[in-house]
Amino acid sequence: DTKDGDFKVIPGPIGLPMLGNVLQVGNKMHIKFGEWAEKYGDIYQIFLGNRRSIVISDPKMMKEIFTVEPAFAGRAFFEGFEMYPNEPLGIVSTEGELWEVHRRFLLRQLRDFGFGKSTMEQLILEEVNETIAQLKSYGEKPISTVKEIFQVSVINSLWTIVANERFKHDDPRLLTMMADSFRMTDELMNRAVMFFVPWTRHFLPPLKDFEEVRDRNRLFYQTAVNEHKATYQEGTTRDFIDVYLAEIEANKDNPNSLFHNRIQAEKQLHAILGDLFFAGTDTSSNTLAWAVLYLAKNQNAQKKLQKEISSVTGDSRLVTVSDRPSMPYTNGVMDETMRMSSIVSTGVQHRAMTGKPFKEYFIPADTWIFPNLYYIHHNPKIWGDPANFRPERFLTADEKTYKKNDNLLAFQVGRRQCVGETLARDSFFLFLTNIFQRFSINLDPNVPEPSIEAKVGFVLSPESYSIILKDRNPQH
Ligand code: HEM
Repeated sequence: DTKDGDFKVIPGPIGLPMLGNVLQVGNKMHIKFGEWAEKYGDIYQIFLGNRRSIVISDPKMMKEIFTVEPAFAGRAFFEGFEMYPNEPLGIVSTEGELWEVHRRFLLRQLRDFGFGKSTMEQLILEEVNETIAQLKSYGEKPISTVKEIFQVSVINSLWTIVANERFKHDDPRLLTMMADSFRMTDELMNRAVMFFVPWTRHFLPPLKDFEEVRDRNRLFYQTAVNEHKATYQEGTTRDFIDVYLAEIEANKDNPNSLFHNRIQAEKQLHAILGDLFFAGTDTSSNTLAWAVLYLAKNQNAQKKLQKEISSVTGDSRLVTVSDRPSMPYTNGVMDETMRMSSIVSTGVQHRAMTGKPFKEYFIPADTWIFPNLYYIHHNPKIWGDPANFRPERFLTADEKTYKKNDNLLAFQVGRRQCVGETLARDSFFLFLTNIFQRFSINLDPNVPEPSIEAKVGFVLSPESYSIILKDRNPQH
């Protein structure tokens, strides 16, 4: 069923009728995708249910397919998972004009770096300080809730930028939201087959209170927007919600704008807030949790990181984003963490909106396109010793200069490349450096050493682990 003519057939494993290759994929998609890459090469084809999917396992080919052809920048839309039923809104799962306009708008806001009086960096640093104070409160007792602590920190630093509000660690709205999202992730992952083979949902046990959770979630965003409307003052923008409301105001006489119809525009805003939460929190908090685990296991790397932090700041002030260019080793630690963990392990798939040729192949309309990120980041032909945590691989031989490696593609690349990349990197940098400036981190010697084997969810996360902190700067 490949298009006739001069095009080559894309190789791939044979699947079953109706189910395609879904059962072969199993529950470690990133591992199976790697095994198939070894067998079928840099581009291969599988069927997830009856959905034709191609998997790209070469970094250059990946860059090409996601950059050159606009038709390959579509997105799979999962019916039943949208904030407003049957309406694709927001950025992550939209296509066409709605997607383009909002993507551009969000990018511009994030690039301008800051609303109103305080810059994003100051807002993130406030949260960094809160996190340090919280970690400090444990003294030298073991901490086994590292992931949960980072989760709240990251939610807060994002939510301050978006809604000018931070949550207390025991705020019931926050706890409900986190519990909802953990439970839904687990429930959905146990039914992953449902994403690919929609009819199987009729045979699986129903998702418990799925709709209730979705409504509660939507209400959370609606409430935030309504509170902003009630206190909105023209000319002052406190946060992202205000900036968006100002854009609605500015377009009230412009019927051609997507911001013109207030009711519709507010729904778009709710969906974008949901996207930012969904795309920005689990990713960032797990990246930080992986970094702490890797550095607790690799004391030598931790010492080198601390030495660099001390030499740049004298340990007498916080690390700020402007220090980053003079911290090559730290940049290496960040990249090495993202390479090894590869949390978005098989990327976020694109959809071919129309059928188009690609190299010597033809990609039919509605094909899903997956980047084989975990495989690329662990390919020994690219990295030599991928199983070792070695930040030096991102430095020049004299270890004095950071050297970007084009094979590290954690944020994907091209037309839909992560819009939060700069924010994610800056906030990762600020949390990582300031935590390790303050503390030395060791694994809890009284429990078995944690493995670096990932737990599979929407992202790859570390299994829970337990650490002990030592304050490096107790007089503060
Ligand atoms: C370490 C942290 C993060 C990682 C590894 C990550 C990774 C990714 C990846 C792989 C994609 C898919 C790109 C594509 O489809 O081509 C993506 C998309 C996206 N990310 Fe991130 N991300 C991170 C943090 C964030 C943050 C902090 C935000 C928000 C502030 C964010 C917002 C988004 C959005 C809105 C999209 C959808 C872009 C689109 O469809 O046009 N991400 N991210």
